[in-house]
Amino acid sequence: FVNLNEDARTIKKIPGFKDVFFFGNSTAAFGMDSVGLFKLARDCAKKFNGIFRFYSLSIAAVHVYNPSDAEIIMSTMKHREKSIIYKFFKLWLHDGLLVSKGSKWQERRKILTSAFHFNILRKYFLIIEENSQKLVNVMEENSGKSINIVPILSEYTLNSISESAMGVELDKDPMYSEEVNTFMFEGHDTTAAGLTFCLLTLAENQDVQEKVYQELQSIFNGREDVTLEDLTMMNYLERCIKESMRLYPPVPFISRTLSETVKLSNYTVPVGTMCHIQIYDMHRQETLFKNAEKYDPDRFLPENSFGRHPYSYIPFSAGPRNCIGQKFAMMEMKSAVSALLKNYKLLPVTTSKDLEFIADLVLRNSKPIYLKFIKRH
Ligand code: HEM
Repeated sequence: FVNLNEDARTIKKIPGFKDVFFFGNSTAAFGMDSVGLFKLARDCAKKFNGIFRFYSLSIAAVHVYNPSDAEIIMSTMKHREKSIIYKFFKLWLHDGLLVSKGSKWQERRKILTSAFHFNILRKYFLIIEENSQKLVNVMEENSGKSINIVPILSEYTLNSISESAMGVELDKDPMYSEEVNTFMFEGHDTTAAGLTFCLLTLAENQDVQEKVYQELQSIFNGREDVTLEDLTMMNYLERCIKESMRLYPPVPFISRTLSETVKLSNYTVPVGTMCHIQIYDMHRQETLFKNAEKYDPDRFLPENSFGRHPYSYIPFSAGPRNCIGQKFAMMEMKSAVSALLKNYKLLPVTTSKDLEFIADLVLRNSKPIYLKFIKRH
């Protein structure tokens, strides 16, 4: 029990709220809805310094949001086991790559990695481009109106992923039909969230949006067809996508169970402890990103990224269990945003100040997100 055993006493040495007998720290969260829980985690991150513990009755979690601790946990094969947080998802994802472990994970990861090779991405690219054109048509029907972009982008990413790799090849083999659910889960909501916040930030920063438009003009110069090579030339757009995923990481945290006792920020954290890596808070640390709350795509210029700790920016996680679909996701986001921006000027309706997130595995706003798409001539 968290108040009585030695591991609990070790965990209690890590900074955290004052505990209340029997309830631990859970009184701090009493009566909160999921918006309140998201805010509570952010408040804790501000109050403490890169690490804090939170325990409720007999369950303790250590939260870390500094790159050195993240590296200790994520860079080795040792702590690759996901925490009980994902157990709930296991009901649906069974032993898919996201939640599987040991030799099963290793074997599947090797096979599935080849499904994302650049040459294979070429096949998916055509499907994605077709869906991006459909997306442009959907916006045409709504041009000039305030529209909730969340369900539209969600449908776009769901269609793209189900018609690509998953629909084409993997589901022919029953061995991989779990994997298909995993890919749909990891690849659809996450990419939709990435797109949502990329469009919101571009609508809000007209000067940046104009620079993306100019980049597209210089690549296409009136040409209609799009190739995979065109996407690789969209360097400024890529920086915009990276910057929106810094401020709004689609996966705000990941969780592991420690497979051996480690030292994190000079505190001992015992084997078996659940450890949350708070990507959202890490990306907003002033010590890692100057004027961290400010949207500035040029942070990702090579000269401005030089010397940055490799674990300070981890929207796709890092180490051996990083995101297997990250190239696919980048391709999809570039394809959709470039198709939209070539045809429309985006205007803000919902702004970053209106955002109010809920506690979830994927970053979600509690309310719809509205933007306006004005047809360009
Ligand atoms: C912007 C879009 C995406 C983001 C931000 C993202 C982020 C992540 C993160 C943070 C993880 C680590 C999760 C953890 O350790 O608990 C992960 C794992 C994973 N992602 Fe993605 N992802 C995206 C898109 C995709 C896509 C498009 C696919 C598939 C087509 C995909 C498939 C996976 C799989 C299978 C894993 C588990 C890998 C393993 O455990 O070995 N993701 N992703």
